[in-house]
Amino acid sequence: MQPKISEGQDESKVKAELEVLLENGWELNGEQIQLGKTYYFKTYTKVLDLHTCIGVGSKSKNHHSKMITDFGSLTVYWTTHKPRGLSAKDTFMARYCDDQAQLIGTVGQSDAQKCGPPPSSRND
Ligand SMILES: C[C@H](O)[C@H](O)[C@H]1CNC2=NC(N)=NC(=O)C2=N1
Repeated sequence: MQPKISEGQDESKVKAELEVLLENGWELNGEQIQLGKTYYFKTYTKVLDLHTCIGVGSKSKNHHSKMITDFGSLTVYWTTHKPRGLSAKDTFMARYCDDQAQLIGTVGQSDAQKCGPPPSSRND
């Protein structure tokens, strides 16, 4: 399936940028209309730092992501609502996220901040 590019975009440019992003851990959703990636961090503070960086960048570009904040990870989704599809703003912001995440310092999923073990089932 081909990614759905927003009307009025330079389709070959956006597709070329998407290809690079897809090689760098970004994934398209089922409708090929949204880009997503999860970043893992050693501390919750770093998760919140990236959340803030993305929020600040979004405000200045007037382009906003959906973000899911977890204890050791931040998942980011980009799409363009109007005209619906993927646009150069999405690819620009996805690259911005990668740059900021790298500066903050990501880790692999197995090294990310985790909750402790679940409570014991014993009653004592
Ligand atoms: C009116 C305002 O410029 C628009 O609603 C902007 C705001 N932020 C946005 N963010 C995203 N991700 N897609 C959009 O189409 C979009 N549109």
